[in-house]
Amino acid sequence: MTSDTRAISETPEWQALAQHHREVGDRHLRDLFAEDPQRGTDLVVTAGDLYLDYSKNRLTRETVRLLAALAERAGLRERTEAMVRGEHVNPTEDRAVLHVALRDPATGGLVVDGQDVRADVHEVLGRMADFADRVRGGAWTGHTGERIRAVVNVGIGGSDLGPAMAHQALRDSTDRSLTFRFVSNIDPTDLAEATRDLDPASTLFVVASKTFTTQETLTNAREARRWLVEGLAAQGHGGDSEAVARHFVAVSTNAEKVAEFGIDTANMFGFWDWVGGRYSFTSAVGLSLMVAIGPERYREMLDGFHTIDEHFRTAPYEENLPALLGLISVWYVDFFGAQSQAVLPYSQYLARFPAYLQQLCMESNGKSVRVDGSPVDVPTGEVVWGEPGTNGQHAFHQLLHQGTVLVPADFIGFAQPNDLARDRDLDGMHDLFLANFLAQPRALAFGRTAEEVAAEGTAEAVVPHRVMPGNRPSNAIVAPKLTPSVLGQLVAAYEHRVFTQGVVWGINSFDQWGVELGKVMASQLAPQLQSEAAPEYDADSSTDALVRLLREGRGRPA
Ligand SMILES: O=P(O)(O)OC[C@H]1O[C@](O)(CO)[C@@H](O)[C@@H]1O
Repeated sequence: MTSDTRAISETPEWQALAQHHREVGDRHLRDLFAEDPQRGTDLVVTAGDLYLDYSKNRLTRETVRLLAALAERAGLRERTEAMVRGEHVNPTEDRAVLHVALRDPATGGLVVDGQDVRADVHEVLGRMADFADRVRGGAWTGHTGERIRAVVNVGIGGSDLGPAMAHQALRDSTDRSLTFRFVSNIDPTDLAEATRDLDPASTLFVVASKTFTTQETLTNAREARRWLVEGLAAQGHGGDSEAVARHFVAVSTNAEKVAEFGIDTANMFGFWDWVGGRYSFTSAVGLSLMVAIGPERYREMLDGFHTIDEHFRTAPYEENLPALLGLISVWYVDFFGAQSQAVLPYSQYLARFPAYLQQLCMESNGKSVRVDGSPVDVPTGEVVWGEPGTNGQHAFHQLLHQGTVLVPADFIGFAQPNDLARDRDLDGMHDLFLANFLAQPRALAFGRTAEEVAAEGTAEAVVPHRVMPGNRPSNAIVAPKLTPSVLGQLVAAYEHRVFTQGVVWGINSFDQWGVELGKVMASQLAPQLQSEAAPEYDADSSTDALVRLLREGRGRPA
């Protein structure tokens, strides 16, 4: 709970920021840099291997002081401690929120609701490591005795995005003799494409679902089971349940539903209701990733998370990397009216990182009521989007540079290239890549004036088109290399960024009631499309017309 139950906009700290915004909000980054030669080296924080340069933001040292005071007023410190102690900081679901315990190296001593959660975490991690070693080493074989060559993770949302993003991010560490696929969409092509070139005899499915009731995942898992059993039968190997036991494992909190589906609960890796779906990447949901990179690299990733967890808990907010990311975003969303946040990793391996962050940020903070149910008094969660550089430069950066909307951007870059580039002696390319990583924030911040454009001999009529207004804010996050530890640090930094925003806005970042209505409606509409003689279901004139159109398109009577 916040230490002050007043709406945040009524606090003196908020009002001080509003006044301060009137004073500095229009200042240009060109002037801020000209006045303060140390700015580029002082407005910097480090945490673990991460270096955050936030100097190209439309703020001053005073802004940072005021934002840190706002965090204190909002009770960020108390709320963080309440979270890590295991209090039920998710009141609408009456749950603790303990994803930080998933990467805590301590193996015991945190009892929550009568259970030692650290001991539970390490027990499951041990079983995961044993399983991962057996699959990687060939000791875990399929129904016909063949070793596993392909692992297909079936899950959606938090049960897909983390391992899928990280599998790509950590290609340097993945076992390339194994194939990994991630199936999430209920669009039947997703599973069909993922399995079309696989041999059932050497394929293992990891069905990941916290609830084990999610329509997409269970439908895909059922189809996957059919594909497996039929595929093995076609090869002359029958045996439904024994085959399923060798080719299906589950990751879930719901043993009953796992057993009902037909997966032996001995092959289930559990987690707990205190792990939110979008915060579950470091729970057993990471199983397929652990198989890909091995338990040792996986532990390094967890340690990376833990480094930032500890930094976030202990560093003063003016030097607290995740808290600053969150507070700077509050500054833009609430005082400049920014509605989106671009995340631009300069790493092809981080191609899925923006998608991962979309769930983390938007499912957490896309809320309109405060924890007590009253309407929020200030704008909340921003639209998060992005693509890896340099691809985005040739697509949407035009709008970032010269459009009329303010889009704060996080640029993420790595000093060293990934192994494949290094081994093939492609270092020159990595330097070109980094030159772009440096150039974009610089062009956004400082732009180019009409005088500068004219001085280059530009025709007068074209000058306004070539003016770059600048004053477009960005963060630069730099790490030495994209390793498992660094990935863990990055994800943890964004998790705590989200938490910081949520505490300031006074919202519950850990529920997601907004996704429920669509699920209910989909299950009401499904019979209309699935059956020849579906009972009448009166939706609304638009949906009813679309149902008729789709039925006709499938050769069914409207
Ligand atoms: O892991 P589950 O229970 O299948 O849920 C998948 C996803 O569905 C949601 O509950 C809602 O979309 C997410 O929060 C979650 O990550």
